[in-house]
Amino acid sequence: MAEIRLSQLAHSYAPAPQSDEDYAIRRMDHIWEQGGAFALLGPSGCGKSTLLNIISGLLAPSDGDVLFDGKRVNTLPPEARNIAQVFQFPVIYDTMTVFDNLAFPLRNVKTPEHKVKSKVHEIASILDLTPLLDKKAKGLTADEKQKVSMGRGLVRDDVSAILFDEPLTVIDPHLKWKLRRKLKQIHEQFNITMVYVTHDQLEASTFADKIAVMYEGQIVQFGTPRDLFEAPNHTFVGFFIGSPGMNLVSVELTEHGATFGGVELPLRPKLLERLKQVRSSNIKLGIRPEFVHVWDEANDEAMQVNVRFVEDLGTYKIMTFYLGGVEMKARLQEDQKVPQGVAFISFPDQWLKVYVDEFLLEGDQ
Ligand SMILES: Nc1ncnc2c1ncn2[C@@H]1O[C@H](COP(=O)(O)OP(=O)(O)OP(=O)(O)O)[C@@H](O)[C@H]1O
Repeated sequence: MAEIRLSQLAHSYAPAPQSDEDYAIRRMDHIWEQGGAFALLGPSGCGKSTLLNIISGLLAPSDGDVLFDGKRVNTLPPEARNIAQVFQFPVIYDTMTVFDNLAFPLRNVKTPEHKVKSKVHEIASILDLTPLLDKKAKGLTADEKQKVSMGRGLVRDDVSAILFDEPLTVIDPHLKWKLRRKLKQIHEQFNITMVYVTHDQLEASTFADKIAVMYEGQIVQFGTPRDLFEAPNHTFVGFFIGSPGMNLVSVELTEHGATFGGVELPLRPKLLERLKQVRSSNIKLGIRPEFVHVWDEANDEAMQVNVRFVEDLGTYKIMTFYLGGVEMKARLQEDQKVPQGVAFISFPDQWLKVYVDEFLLEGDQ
């Protein structure tokens, strides 16, 4: 078991990188604490696999260090790092039995056969593989094969961490939740550091205690699913997490607040003061559809907006409306009156977030 620390880490596949765009991993410091269940979440191409391969030793970073429990491991080959990696497609030996597949990593390090036997039985029982132990791996279903792959990562006592790279891609949707629950259970039982790579926010939040959201080679936020929802640290987190994502709009500052498309929104004086010190003109306001207040009738606080349509999603409704020419969404509760044609909305101060150069304005929590 180990704490995994990334220090000033960067990686470029280009031989002579010039700008940020040439880096698959942009310079970062990050810590995966010992024993945690983490997810690395981000869209295709953001650098997830590159980062995982650097941790496991399959790839040498162009800059910076990887430290396990404070010890630099940059020069150690994968087999010396005691890291297990589970890939999208199960890596198992088809001609071997399930037992021999599970025993393989132990026999590789010359474990006495009586220990091999007890450990394989223990792991098989956790993964519900006991009835299959004598079967050849070739005849297994995709999810059984993936469980064997996971089992191979778990049999060794000396494994520091397990890295999962989209492990449920080939699994039938109705079995996914079962395997995910199994992984969670294994994490609780073994107290082992686990990093789970996915582009699926539901998978990330059901597995992990803390999620690292990756975007363009950077970890833009590392927090609990609730942190990511309530206080997205970057506009990408706002947009990517939640369904639908955060409403975001570019604004200009005025004497008393912010303006866009002829709409003026007053801002808290302290916040406005701070914004006026900012040099960048890239300022955005963001509010999640869940936090847009929809009133039943006009009042002093509310702005009138044009309703485009309302979608009924069973237990709640999503109202799409225009404000200052910008399309936005608000979530209506099941029992809430559904506005027709026009609606009256407001943005509670607490939930209106300010982004400068795409990052949340510091202290604006
Ligand atoms: N071997 C390689 N040589 C050159 N560029 C690469 C190589 N592998 C990845 N890249 C580039 O590095 C960037 C990050 O890719 P990476 O595969 O790490 O992303 P990812 O988030 O894992 O994506 P996916 O979910 O599609 O696997 C991408 O721009 C990709 O094209």
